Amino acid sequence: MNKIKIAVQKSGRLNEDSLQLLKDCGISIDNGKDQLKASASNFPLEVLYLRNGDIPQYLRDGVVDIAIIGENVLIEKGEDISIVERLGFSKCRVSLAVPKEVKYTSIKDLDGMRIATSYPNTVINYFKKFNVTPDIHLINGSVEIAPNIGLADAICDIVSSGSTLFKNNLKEVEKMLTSEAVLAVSPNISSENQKILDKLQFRIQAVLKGRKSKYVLMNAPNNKVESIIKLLPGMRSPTVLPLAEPGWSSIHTVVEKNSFWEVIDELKANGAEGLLVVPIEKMVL
Ligand SMILES: Nc1ncnc2c1ncn2[C@@H]1O[C@H](COP(=O)(O)OP(=O)(O)OP(=O)(O)O)[C@@H](O)[C@H]1O
Ligand SMILES: O=P(O)(O)OC[C@H]1O[C@H](OP(=O)(O)OP(=O)(O)O)[C@H](O)[C@@H]1O
Ligand SMILES: [Mg+2]
Repeated sequence: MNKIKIAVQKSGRLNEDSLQLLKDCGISIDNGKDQLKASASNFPLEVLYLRNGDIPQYLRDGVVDIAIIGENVLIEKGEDISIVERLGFSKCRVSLAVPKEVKYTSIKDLDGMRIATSYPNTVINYFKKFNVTPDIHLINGSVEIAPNIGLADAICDIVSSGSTLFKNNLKEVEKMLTSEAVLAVSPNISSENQKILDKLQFRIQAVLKGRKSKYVLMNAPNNKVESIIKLLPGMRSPTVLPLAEPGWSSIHTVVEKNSFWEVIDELKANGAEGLLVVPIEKMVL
């Protein structure tokens, strides 16, 4: 049977969440440790474990049909490859940083300066917009150490919490781009595999929507139900069921994860009690 080939990062920041996403889509992968290739037992899919940085080329060559990859890597070396889904994890930014003690006023300060980075194209393209020319020093890892050992005047690297910059006595001076894990597709995908991709995307969307929402249940006296319903942002209309105790109802609805906290005080003030917030596994609208 024909199978779609998906590239997943072999090890690193994307690996675990990528495999969890496939699992949440109901896809079981036999995961022998140190295997470079694995097949799903209940979906026409084959996983290839690859380096994140190598994936754009594999997509271009059609070695894989789709991939879960850091968006920043596509910006660096895969501008020709399309993104079909934003996956909401491995969120970070790519930034410029200089030693804390350096007085930084604008990007012009970096004209001709040595910039250590693993993302040369990103730096060059960003600097071009300001007519500034950097002196790029390509480094593959531990970029943040470069200024401290006299290898560079500034760095461009991934920042998330900022703790690596802090530990290395650096300060972030320009946020160049933001990134998250994305589902990317090969320009050469066959129509057969495109059909499998459509099925996979349908599942992914259901999982991602579920992750963004919560199922909320609460009890309230019947005469308060109307005012409570007005407060609830629901999918269509909340469900109202009678409780065994006369004069009381149970109200059920789906709300966006964060919006729940915005209305909880008002719900309580309007007589809601026994509130339960339950995760949603999948959601199809
Ligand atoms: N600290 C971080 N917080 C959130 N996301 C991050 C962080 N560091 C990296 N990422 C994201 O995860 C991706 C993979 O990062 P990771 O450091 O695991 O591998 P890599 O060195 O880029 O790739 P390779 O697999 O080629 O070794 C990055 O491209 C970026 O999108
Ligand atoms: O702002 P922070 O939360 O400190 O995260 C940023 C750091 O995370 C990444 O490195 P990673 O830990 O993936 O190590 P690596 O150099 O082995 O890729 C990135 O290259 C930064 O160094
Ligand atoms: Mg890294």
